[in-house]
Amino acid sequence: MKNENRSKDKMHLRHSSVLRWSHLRLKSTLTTAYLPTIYALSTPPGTKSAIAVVRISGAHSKYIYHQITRSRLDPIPRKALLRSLYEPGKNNLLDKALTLFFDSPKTFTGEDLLELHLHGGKAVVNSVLRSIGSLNDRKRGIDIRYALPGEFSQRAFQNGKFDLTEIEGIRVLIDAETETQRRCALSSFNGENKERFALWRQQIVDSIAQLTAIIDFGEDTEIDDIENIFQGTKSDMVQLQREIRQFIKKIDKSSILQSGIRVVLIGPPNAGKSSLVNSISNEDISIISRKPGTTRDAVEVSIDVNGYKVSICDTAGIRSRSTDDIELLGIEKARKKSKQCDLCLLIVDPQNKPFINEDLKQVINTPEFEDKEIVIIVNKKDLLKNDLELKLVLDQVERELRRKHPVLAVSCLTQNGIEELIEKLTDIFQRLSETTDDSDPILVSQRVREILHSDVLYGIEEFFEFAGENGDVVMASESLRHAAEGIGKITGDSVGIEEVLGVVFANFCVGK
Ligand SMILES: Nc1nc2c(ncn2[C@@H]2O[C@H](COP(=O)(O)OP(=O)(O)OP(=O)(O)O)[C@@H](O)[C@H]2O)c(=O)[nH]1
Repeated sequence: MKNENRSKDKMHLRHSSVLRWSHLRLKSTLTTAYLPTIYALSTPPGTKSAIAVVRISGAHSKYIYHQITRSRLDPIPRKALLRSLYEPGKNNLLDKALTLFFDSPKTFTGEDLLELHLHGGKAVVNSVLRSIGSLNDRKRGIDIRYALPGEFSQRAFQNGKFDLTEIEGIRVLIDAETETQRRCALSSFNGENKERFALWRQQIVDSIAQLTAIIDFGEDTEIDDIENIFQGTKSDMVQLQREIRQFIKKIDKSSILQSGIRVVLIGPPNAGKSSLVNSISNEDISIISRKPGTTRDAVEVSIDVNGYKVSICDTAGIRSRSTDDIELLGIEKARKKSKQCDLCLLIVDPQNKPFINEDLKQVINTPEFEDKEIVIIVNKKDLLKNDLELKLVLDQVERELRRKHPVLAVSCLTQNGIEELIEKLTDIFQRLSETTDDSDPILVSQRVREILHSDVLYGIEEFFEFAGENGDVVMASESLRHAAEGIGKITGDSVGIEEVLGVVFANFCVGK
């Protein structure tokens, strides 16, 4: 009898364990069928353009189509149809537009979706938006309203079309200004991250299942077997912890692509720093003058260098002899800026010896420069008589710096060597961001990064504490549950997901 009860207890425990974990495998089953039909202008508002696209999503999309086109026939799904659009109930022609209807569920939002490709004039767009809004009639159960920022994407998420990492990827893709930022978005947008997170979660859930077996069958299990199971889960989690840490390292490296690689130009007055900023950016950003000490303050601009977002900073020429207070302040700022940069370009004037003056040597010999990328650029190559003279200058510069940094020669006047310099910079940018031709950078939101630290890694670390000698199986598996739920928060598969939706969709524009 006693045995029978124990066996029943175990059955109950096992059943409750299964229930506890089953939600980890559940996908979002939310449906948006009960929500109002939404509409919005999906192309930029307030500007004149050839085409403007109004997007409509929800159960009343077809109704809107009928009312606004006066057509009794249903739209043919996925077929572009040219239709006249009228103000509902009036004879007022608004526009002739291309209409595209997608029927649920194979649409971006999962709902019926209608697109109106209008002529992109403000008055046309406003009249069509007003007409759609006028069809709202709650008393008759026709609930239509203008969409909130990111609401189309939110519906897509709620209907299981995308997970949160993919949705965040879409936002980054829209915001991408440079080629590498576009590549960054792909890891999330094309579902690579989603697969990675799903795999991690499965590994954790498998380990929890193993530990649950110990809890459920503990008394019937040999001590050796328990030890083996514990060891197995521990080594799986060691491996996973390593993988997650590497992933975080990579996203930290990739984040430089979003914020911009900080490049600072330093050098003696008149060496050609401002000229080089203009040559690299191909724009007239900095003032160039024969007069030494022209640049007195640090001038910082954001530019695109070969697909990389770069924040380039021109600084005051570094010399200690100046008596000008403003120039001295500028020199101090140049020193500070150079300490904060990712890459320092030291510009040398071949007409002035020593090429690297003591003030500059002092700057680059500070501890902050120890691991910094530094490139020495000998400018005004055009003033050197021949290759031999150039070689002598390059050798001398290398000697002065004890061959510690790469040296390149350019001429901002003739643009000779600028292309090679940009190639060299691109190599360094690749290294700094760990981007290569076969390895795309990874971008995840700050939200994801924080959850990886505070929930996933934290849960795994806590697991190791409880799984130590005389391990506490219940607490160890509880810690892993915390880690698995963290991944659920990242992808949106978790219970209590409402709290994160606001964070994810808040930065979207209307119409997305
Ligand atoms: N011959 C030649 N002259 C150059 C070259 N690059 C710049 N210069 C000239 O050098 C002078 C100084 O150039 P800037 O770009 O203002 O130099 P800078 O280092 O920013 O000067 P400061 O603001 O005084 O620190 C100007 O007269 C430029 O036209 C070059 O490659 N060849």
